[in-house]
Amino acid sequence: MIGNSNDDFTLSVKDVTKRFGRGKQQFTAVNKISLEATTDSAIGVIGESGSGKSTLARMIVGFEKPTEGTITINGLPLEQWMANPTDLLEYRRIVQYVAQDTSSSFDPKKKMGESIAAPIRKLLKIHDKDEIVQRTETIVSELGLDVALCSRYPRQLSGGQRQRFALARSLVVSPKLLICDEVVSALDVSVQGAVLNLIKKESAKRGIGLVFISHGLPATAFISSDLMVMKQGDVVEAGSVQEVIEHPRHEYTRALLHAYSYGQSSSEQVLSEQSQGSNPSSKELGNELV
Ligand SMILES: Nc1ncnc2c1ncn2[C@@H]1O[C@H](COP(=O)(O)OP(=O)(O)OP(=O)(O)O)[C@@H](O)[C@H]1O
Repeated sequence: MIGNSNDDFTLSVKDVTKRFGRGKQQFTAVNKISLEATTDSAIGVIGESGSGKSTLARMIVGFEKPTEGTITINGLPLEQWMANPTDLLEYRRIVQYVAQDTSSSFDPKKKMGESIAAPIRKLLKIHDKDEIVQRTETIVSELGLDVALCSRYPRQLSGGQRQRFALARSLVVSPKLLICDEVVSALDVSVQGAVLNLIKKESAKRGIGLVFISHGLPATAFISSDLMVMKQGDVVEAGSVQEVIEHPRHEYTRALLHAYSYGQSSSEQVLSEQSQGSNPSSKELGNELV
């Protein structure tokens, strides 16, 4: 097996480009993007629809191959992790991806408990039935779900409950990096804040790095310590949340901030929500934020 994923984790994305199509139809979805993430990172990726956010995420998890550039984890190229089944499984364990559409990410024929148990068996290689049940029930209750919901099918849950199960399924394998791709966009506003608080609290508590992709600036600023702003495949702005919000250099970032001004200076508003929310036990994120 390559690497030792129990050591510190570093993801390095260097000058990564993705082009789709051929000839005259070819276009660049992601253009020479670089980023570095560790278990301490909380990187927010924000940008309009079609700016390349999901393509970037899909390359990091290995669902798309970069046209150019390199992705390494703990110094080893992603292709090397993908080259044999054992390393691939380990990569799937340490880098977890939660997407927006939870209705299609669960097998409709499997009860929720079985969907949580599957990665325990496959990625943690635990086969003892009692231990699987115990781990499943622990993570499910830690994420604020009633254990009884484990015997329901995906269609029998609300969107918010399914999203929590999706997080449970990712967290149960103790990943090093969690990539959340528009995980709250499809949820009713009444549960968005709760799910955001959960992601922030659980990733900090468990020492999991976060890449949080969203259209929503306040939610992304709340979750993240650094921000990357994407537009048409390019990163037009990057830095700490405070830098980007207080000194937006690109017109697009300024327009985003302007859109979220609710009565006071937009940068003050976003930053105060971020700092208040940085300790969810003292101040939980309001549901109206996203
Ligand atoms: N497999 C593919 N084949 C061809 N084009 C693709 C493919 N995947 C994505 N694209 C295109 O690449 C561009 C970037 O898409 P991507 O899904 O990464 O954007 P996004 O910023 O995540 O958008 P959204 O916020 O709407 O999810 C879009 O123009 C999209 O149509």
